Amino acid sequence: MPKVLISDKMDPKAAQIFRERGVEVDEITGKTPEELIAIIGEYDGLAIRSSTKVTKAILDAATNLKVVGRAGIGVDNVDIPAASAKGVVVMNTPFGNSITTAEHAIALMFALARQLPEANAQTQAGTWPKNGFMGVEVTGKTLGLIGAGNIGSIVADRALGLRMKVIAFDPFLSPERAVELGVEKVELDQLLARADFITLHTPLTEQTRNILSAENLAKTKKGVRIINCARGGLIDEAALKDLLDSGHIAGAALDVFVTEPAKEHTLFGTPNFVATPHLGASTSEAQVNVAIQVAEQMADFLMTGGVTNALNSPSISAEEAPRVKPYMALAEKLGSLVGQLSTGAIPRISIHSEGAAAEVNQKPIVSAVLAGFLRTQTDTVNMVNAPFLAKERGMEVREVRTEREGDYHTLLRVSVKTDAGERSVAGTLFGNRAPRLVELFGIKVEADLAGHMLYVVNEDAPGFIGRLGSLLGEAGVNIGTFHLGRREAGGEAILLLSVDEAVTPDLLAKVKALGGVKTAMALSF
Ligand SMILES: NC(=O)c1ccc[n+]([C@@H]2O[C@H](COP(=O)([O-])OP(=O)(O)OC[C@H]3O[C@@H](n4cnc5c(N)ncnc54)[C@H](O)[C@@H]3O)[C@@H](O)[C@H]2O)c1
Ligand SMILES: O=C(O)[C@H](O)COP(=O)(O)O
Repeated sequence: MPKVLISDKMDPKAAQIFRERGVEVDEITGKTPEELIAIIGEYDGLAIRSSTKVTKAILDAATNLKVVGRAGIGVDNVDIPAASAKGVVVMNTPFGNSITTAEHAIALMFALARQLPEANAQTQAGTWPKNGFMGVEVTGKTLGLIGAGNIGSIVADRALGLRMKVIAFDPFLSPERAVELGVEKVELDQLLARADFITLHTPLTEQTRNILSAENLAKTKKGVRIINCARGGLIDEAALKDLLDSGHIAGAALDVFVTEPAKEHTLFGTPNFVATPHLGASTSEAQVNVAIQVAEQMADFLMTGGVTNALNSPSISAEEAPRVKPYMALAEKLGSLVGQLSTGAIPRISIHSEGAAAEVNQKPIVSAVLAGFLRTQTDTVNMVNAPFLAKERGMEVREVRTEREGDYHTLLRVSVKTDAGERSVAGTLFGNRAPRLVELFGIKVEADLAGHMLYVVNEDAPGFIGRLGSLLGEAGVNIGTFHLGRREAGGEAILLLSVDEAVTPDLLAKVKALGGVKTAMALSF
């Protein structure tokens, strides 16, 4: 009988469903990482919320683990590349807590508009501060949404009901979808200049990290009020404190922090600052929804092999699996590569199968490319919803098959249309099994796309590789593999390095500062 550990506080419905479905279950919450490492080897499944950090160390100790189920949306507490490398499926429940979280954002907006927490504290302290709390109406004010996905669009709907004007910055929001939502799609600078309230609803990615940086916060309208119910790390917390102190920002409400649990913080005690302890998803309705959903999905997977809402594994029939699965792994890596290397809206993505690749079922291949691509923008994509999400983002998806072989016996090429023109990457399967990148933006390379990687475009000149190697060595970053490609001697060169640890933002800045570097990016697969 498979055995599951529930390691974060979860509605009792989850345990009940596991038992009803023939899965043994233990509920042990509040364990330290070391304690979890000591017991995780016994379990086939791990059901979590945001408190348990599923690190590589835990996955390495999880010798029987087959599935991690996140009762909620954000999976930034799970090392997905490490889980994928170990063949552990990671699932989430993309919609179960969206309404609840949107309502929390609206609640915090009112808390700021009317200074409810402080007014409550002073009233109950016996001061009857009737003249101390002049609020503002939200009616007629402009709400700036950063991120208009599931939660952002529910917030927009509620705000429109409150007679607010809603503007949204989301590079992946199609004009049609913006009209459907009743919001005005704007650039970030416009949003910063115009919004009376700003609310964040994006995942934490390399593009969104620090999106409200000191520089961007300084561009906001004087008197703005800011709400973050998405992820810590989207706002520069120190700059927020300075601008609250100076009075430029009239109020800020955070449900999420860079470091959680946030038991001490420079923002605590700042006037017009409201904090909640990551309560966005904490209603009985949402917790019942996500508990039922995660337990059903995990039990399905453990008992029948059915895969739903998997972030790193496709749905596929048992007969075609052996032939198609290696192509799906290649497709997902190529999609993820172009996604990580692209910025802005992508109106078209083309998937070209050549040689043996043209003979297998294209549907899972196309879905895998789209899932890999979109995962760089949203946590909620999976093999099932990737084509739908691509359509919603206004992306045209083209499929081309050429049964004739080219240079390779089998080849997949993924091309995207960008402002700078068509850009493409291509890969093959070595031994019909092992995914390998063979071309990147017109330059021949040969690389595994796995784990943490560093991508550098530089001017091909003597001594560069040595300088880069020394810089990584001084930072204690070990290079696993090293791949080099160039158009011509002395021209533009591409370096792809696999490294044992993630490249930190500090180290990346140092790489970018090396002479001759045109672009440097940290990638992960
Ligand atoms: N506080 C909580 O308890 C709580 C609860 C649920 C979800 N969340 C978090 O809220 C976030 C949003 O959840 P969701 O379900 O709406 O996700 P979603 O994937 O449906 O929407 C995210 C949106 O962000 C947009 N986006 C991506 N990159 C962007 C960028 N650079 N600039 C602007 N927009 C960008 C995407 O296009 C997408 O529309 C997630 O991080 C999730 O983990 C927090
Ligand atoms: O991403 C989510 O679903 C939320 O952050 C909720 O987190 P929680 O399950 O820990 O409340």
